[in-house]
Amino acid sequence: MIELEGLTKRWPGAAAAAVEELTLSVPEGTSCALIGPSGSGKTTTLRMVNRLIEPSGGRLRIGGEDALRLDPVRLRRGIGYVIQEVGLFPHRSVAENVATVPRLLGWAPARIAARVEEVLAMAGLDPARFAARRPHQLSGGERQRVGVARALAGDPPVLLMDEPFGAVDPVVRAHLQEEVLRLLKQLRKTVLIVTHDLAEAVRLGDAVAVMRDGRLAQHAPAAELLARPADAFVAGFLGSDRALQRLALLPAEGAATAQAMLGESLPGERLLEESPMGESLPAGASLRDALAAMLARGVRAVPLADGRAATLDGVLEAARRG
Ligand SMILES: Nc1ncnc2c1ncn2[C@@H]1O[C@H](COP(=O)(O)OP(=O)(O)OP(=O)(O)O)[C@@H](O)[C@H]1O
Repeated sequence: MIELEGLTKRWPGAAAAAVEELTLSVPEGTSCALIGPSGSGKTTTLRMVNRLIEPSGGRLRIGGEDALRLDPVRLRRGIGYVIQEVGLFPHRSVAENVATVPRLLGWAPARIAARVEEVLAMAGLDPARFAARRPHQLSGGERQRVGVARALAGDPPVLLMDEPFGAVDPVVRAHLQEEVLRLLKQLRKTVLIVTHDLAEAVRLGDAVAVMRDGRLAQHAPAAELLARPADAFVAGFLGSDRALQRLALLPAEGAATAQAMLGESLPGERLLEESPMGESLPAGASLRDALAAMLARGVRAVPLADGRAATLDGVLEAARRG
């Protein structure tokens, strides 16, 4: 659990506080994505949590403990930190980079070696192939994975991520997001993540906090934020993409019609084997997946895993219902 209470940062000489009286909790085992315009205080907030930036006022509790009273260096050993530039030591191997925190924690060498293998595998890197490499011998996506492995190595309950996938291309990015999300849920980490990307915030954040001028404009579960922005600022910030992002959170079954009914409602759209509708969507597909498949296939209905079919009208109707 991360609890910020009235947390404030005033830079010397600045006319306004960079972060003003911010109160925000991230419950144990959940994630919260911080979004907002450039300069709204996202990174400052994140870096106050591991005290790379010292707050000017307010309270901070991590796992129920007063984090402002702890020694900052000790505090940081218990918090994983993943940043866009990754910040790997260039002259050390992947294994040495990942071992940084366990070594600082004074673990025995055998335990460190086993942990390095374990977290590299968790992050999707085969230890036999990657452990001995140097950072410059990795792709951008692989470096990002090493960053995640390093942050997890000391098994911290809390993880801070600042644009963790900002440096990788969109395809690798989507894949990495999915994997890391699954991993963090499985490990029940408490995560605060800063991102510029609304789709990433919605995908990775159980809750999303929108910042404006150092304050919280809205803090809500992603689906609620997209359905009901608190004010014109939040609606404007979320933009016209909002409706599409929301479809990603709703199950494709919401748009389903029995395939037998399709003949009447959609003349010309035939069924499965001989049909132009193509393959069934996988179980767990969203309305957005259904819509994307319809667009890609040029059809107005796609089969679902349960034997029914999602229709274009059904998508519109489900989106209206929310
Ligand atoms: N070291 C510093 N000294 C003085 N002012 C700073 C310092 N770091 C940040 N600021 C100011 O604090 C405010 C918030 O900055 P911050 O980096 O938290 O914003 P952000 O929302 O993360 O922005 P971006 O999306 O552009 O990264 C800005 O006005 C910035 O200029």
